[in-house]
Amino acid sequence: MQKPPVNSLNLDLLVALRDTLVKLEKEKCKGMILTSESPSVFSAGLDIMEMYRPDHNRARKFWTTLQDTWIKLYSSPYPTVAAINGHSPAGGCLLALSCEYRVMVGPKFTIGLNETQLGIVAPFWFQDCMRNAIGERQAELALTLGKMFSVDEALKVGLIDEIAKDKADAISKAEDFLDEQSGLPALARSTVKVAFREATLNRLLKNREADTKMFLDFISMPKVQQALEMYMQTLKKK
Ligand SMILES: CCCC/C=C\CC(=O)SCCNC(=O)CCNC(=O)[C@H](O)C(C)(C)COP(=O)(O)OP(=O)(O)OC[C@H]1O[C@@H](n2cnc3c(N)ncnc32)[C@H](O)[C@@H]1OP(=O)(O)O
Repeated sequence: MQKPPVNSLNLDLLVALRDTLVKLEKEKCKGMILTSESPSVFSAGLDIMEMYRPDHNRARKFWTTLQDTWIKLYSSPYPTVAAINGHSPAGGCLLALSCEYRVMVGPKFTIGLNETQLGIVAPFWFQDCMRNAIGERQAELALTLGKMFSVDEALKVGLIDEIAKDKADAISKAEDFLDEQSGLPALARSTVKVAFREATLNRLLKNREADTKMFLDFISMPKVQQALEMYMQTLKKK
């Protein structure tokens, strides 16, 4: 991802990500490493400006493109690794969680689903991804708190799989993971992956319209708009 300054996921970046994932699958990609050009941010999550005083049609397109992107990434037949070389809150954490393996550069960055802290709610499929990675108990604690994990904490709880000392090391560790996968029969590998991910995927596939409506209703609430405005102001002041 290379959308300065913080790879916030706006409609354009989501379209680019989704189209890339579609292309990779068509071209029978053997493996993908998702990382960031930024030296300090993997992705700042959803672009708050897409949710603040939104145009209804654009907001719908934004959300359905996010769903498409997640579905493509989460269900990709090829192996995927996130080389998390910077902070990774909210939607950034979702992207990382949707890959099969996570290597994160330590020690100073943070990762987590922090939505609660912003006065918004991580959708059920974000929650499912966290639950699948760290288990029910830890996910409930993390989601209710909107906890951002340090790299050490993330490793301890199983949110990431390895710590790297810098981006080059993260890419090298990610390549080791892909090398290990490349020796396996591809169809058997992807069938097992789909079996593990099917229930989570189907939950969104069967409820896409309801999920979209929930998002649109939620961001139409004056209280939510107020919370987003205050959060944007805090970020700008900083
Ligand atoms: C029903 C709703 C469901 C919603 C589901 C998911 C929700 C989300 O994903 S919401 C997004 C949550 N993201 C965050 O809370 C992260 C916010 N950002 C940060 O904490 C920091 O920016 C970060 C640690 C990522 C990086 O810190 P710095 O390197 O110090 O950068 P700055 O904070 O100075 O930011 C630079 C610039 O970018 C703007 N910014 C940051 N994040 C976002 C964002 N998510 N969306 C839009 N814009 C963002 C920030 O305001 C600065 O702007 P300028 O002041 O104009 O330079």
